[in-house]
Amino acid sequence: MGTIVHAAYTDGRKSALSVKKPKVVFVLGGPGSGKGTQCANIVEHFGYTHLSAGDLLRAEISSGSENGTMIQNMISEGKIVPPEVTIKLLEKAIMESANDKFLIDGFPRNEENRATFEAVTGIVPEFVLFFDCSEEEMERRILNRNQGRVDDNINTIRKRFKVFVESSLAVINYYNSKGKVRKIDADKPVAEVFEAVKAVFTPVNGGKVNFCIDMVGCCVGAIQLS
Ligand SMILES: Nc1ncnc2c1ncn2[C@@H]1O[C@H](COP(=O)(O)OP(=O)(O)O)[C@@H](O)[C@H]1O
Ligand SMILES: Nc1ccn([C@@H]2O[C@H](COP(=O)(O)OP(=O)(O)O)[C@@H](O)[C@H]2O)c(=O)n1
Ligand SMILES: [Mg+2]
Repeated sequence: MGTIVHAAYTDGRKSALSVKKPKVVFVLGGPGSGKGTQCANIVEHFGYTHLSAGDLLRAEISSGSENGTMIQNMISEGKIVPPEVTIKLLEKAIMESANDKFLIDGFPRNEENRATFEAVTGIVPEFVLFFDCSEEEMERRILNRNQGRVDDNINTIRKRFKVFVESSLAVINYYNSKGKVRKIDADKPVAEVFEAVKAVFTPVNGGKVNFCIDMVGCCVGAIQLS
């Protein structure tokens, strides 16, 4: 069975992003795994612009948009908002920015998000940062988050964990099969997690790296071509 590409985009409409073609890194992981925290660090060190899908959806509610009530209901239930809504918000934020590289945090959250984004933008992520964290630790962090979020209560947290396992992991598995996933042990303290993140973003040898391929096509190591 194929993944549904959302009906609102089946008219073949292309996103403006298919022209701008920014560099994109998807930042994924369960609720409370530390995506937002680490994105703030990455922005400071590596010049990306951080776009949190959840923050964009919450801003849309606050703006009094016609979709506000629907988004609010979905978030309160830990459900995933239809892709055309979230993609439009991401598209607007990217097009309004002068930057050409973005951390997209908390998107794609299911296969429908992923397939629709790919179909309308043609963008393939540079890589996918995956914060792997135990549910026990994520629950502890969310219950201490204190940002007044409607979904940071134990009832909705449980629903969000279920959605993560049943829908979001499929996206990580998909990108893993393409060799795009950079998995980080996110159970550790913030500074230690960031050390691992830095290693992913830091190009070896100032970026001038080529891979040496041996006679049977296996990658045997990195060499620098000056
Ligand atoms: N490595 C960490 N160790 C302990 N607490 C953390 C860590 N990373 C983030 N936090 C805290 O946990 C909560 C959730 O982090 P956040 O970055 O909002 O996660 P996410 O965006 O994945 O839901 C926040 O209160 C944050 O300060
Ligand atoms: N791609 C997305 C991202 C978030 N959301 C909604 O927004 C909620 C909060 O997302 P978030 O990324 O801010 O949550 P955290 O993982 O940061 O805790 C999710 O539980 C979904 O209800 C969505 O519907 N689609
Ligand atoms: Mg977050």
